[in-house]
Amino acid sequence: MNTNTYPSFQVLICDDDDSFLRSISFAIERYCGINNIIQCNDSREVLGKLNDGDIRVVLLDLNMPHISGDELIAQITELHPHISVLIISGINQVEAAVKCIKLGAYGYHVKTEDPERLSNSIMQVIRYQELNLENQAMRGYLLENQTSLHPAFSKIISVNHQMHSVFNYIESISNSQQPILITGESGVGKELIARAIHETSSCSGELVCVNVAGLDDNLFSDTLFGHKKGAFTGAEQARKGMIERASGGILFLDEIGDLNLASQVKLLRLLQEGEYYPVGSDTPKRINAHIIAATHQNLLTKKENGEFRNDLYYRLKIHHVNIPPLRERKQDIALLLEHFLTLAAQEFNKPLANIPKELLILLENYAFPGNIRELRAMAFDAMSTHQSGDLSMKAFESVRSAVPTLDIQAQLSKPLFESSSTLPTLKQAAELLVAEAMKRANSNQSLAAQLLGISQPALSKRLKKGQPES
Ligand SMILES: Nc1ncnc2c1ncn2[C@@H]1O[C@H](COP(=O)(O)OP(=O)(O)OP(=O)(O)O)[C@@H](O)[C@H]1O
Repeated sequence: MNTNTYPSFQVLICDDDDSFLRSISFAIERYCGINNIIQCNDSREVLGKLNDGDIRVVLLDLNMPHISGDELIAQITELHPHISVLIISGINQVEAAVKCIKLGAYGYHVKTEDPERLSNSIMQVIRYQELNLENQAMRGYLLENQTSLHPAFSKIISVNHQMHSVFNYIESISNSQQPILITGESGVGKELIARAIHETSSCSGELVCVNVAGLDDNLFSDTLFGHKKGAFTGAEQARKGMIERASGGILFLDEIGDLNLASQVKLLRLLQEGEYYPVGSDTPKRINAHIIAATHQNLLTKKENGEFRNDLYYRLKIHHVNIPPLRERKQDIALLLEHFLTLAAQEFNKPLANIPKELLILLENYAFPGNIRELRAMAFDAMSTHQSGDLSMKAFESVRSAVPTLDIQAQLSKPLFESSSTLPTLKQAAELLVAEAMKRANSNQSLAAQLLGISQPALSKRLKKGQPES
């Protein structure tokens, strides 16, 4: 590998004029130290080269035979939204520049320009791409490494490793100015995560939630942008939009996968330009809110079906948080059930119910299509009819019929230890259990105590006892 190559990704330059190709390559190598360059003098070859190489920056001439530069910008931004395009044209016309920027070019330069100015602009786009790569690398790192958590996450009950990686990642991005996309099945806790991001960030403004699923394009504009007095029949007063209400805070756009295509264009423009027009007004306003979007839909499939814009997808998912479904984090079921039963007992003013062992086996074998929301509803329903003692299995008959082949009795009578193995002493077993609970709870004593069914002070005492004398 050539360690002197800069940047780590390739820069493609396309111009039908060979002598310009040579001179620009020489100039950017000289001024910017960029030598990871691919030269191309035939615009028909550009898309093929983008499919093969690790190209992240493209410099294009505007007037070329076969495929013009502006046709290529549109295709590149559509097919490779992560690539930045800069135009270096022989035409010094404002209209041409505006057209290219609108099509998605990062910048527009004229060939006769001072090479240093051009080099600065190229360096800016290289740095932008490097930051994107750093961001991806940091994300990978954080997903592997645990640190102590912000108290905002104590409301999100989980001992699952993936969830704790999500919490760490959120802490690192909560003050970023870029949008955050939260995905996951219905009921996994996406809104709860958005609230945690709001609490972890240093935003002074509110978290304003808008469900965009049921909004047609007019209602979307009116809800988000607000309107001027007299903008339409019935608009007797001017009204502020949700963007303004979220000023200094976070605008949470829920069910973004169901947003209609016309409104997707408006949202994209808002994200790109940072400006919007209240309905009926010619005066633009600037957005001063961070945007979080969430969906239970598979946006990649929607994108492939032409139902979700490619460019908007990449704009929204600069930071991406995916919440695993409950069936993939079975170790959370017992804790969540206990949590919801406690809430329900308080609400119904009833004594707390015991959780029968067979109930946990049943729930751990159930797919939970409605995820945590479904478990919550089950817990509240069961507590509404509960009298005292063990929670009745009757309240879970619908779950039982969803897993007809499950033999609960066989699972219950499974021996804990092989008959041939030596039994640990009581003291050893207790120490092993405490160590395992602390590991599963990522050293969170309150969660570990819940897993062990003892109080937190009792666990803390045990942990202190286990420490070597100082
Ligand atoms: N880890 C958790 N700990 C405690 N409560 C949770 C957890 N996850 C979700 N909940 C609760 O489950 C319910 C559903 O969560 P939420 O509304 O955040 O889900 P969602 O993913 O946004 O759902 P949808 O896709 O339908 O909008 C809420 O009552 C929420 O408080």
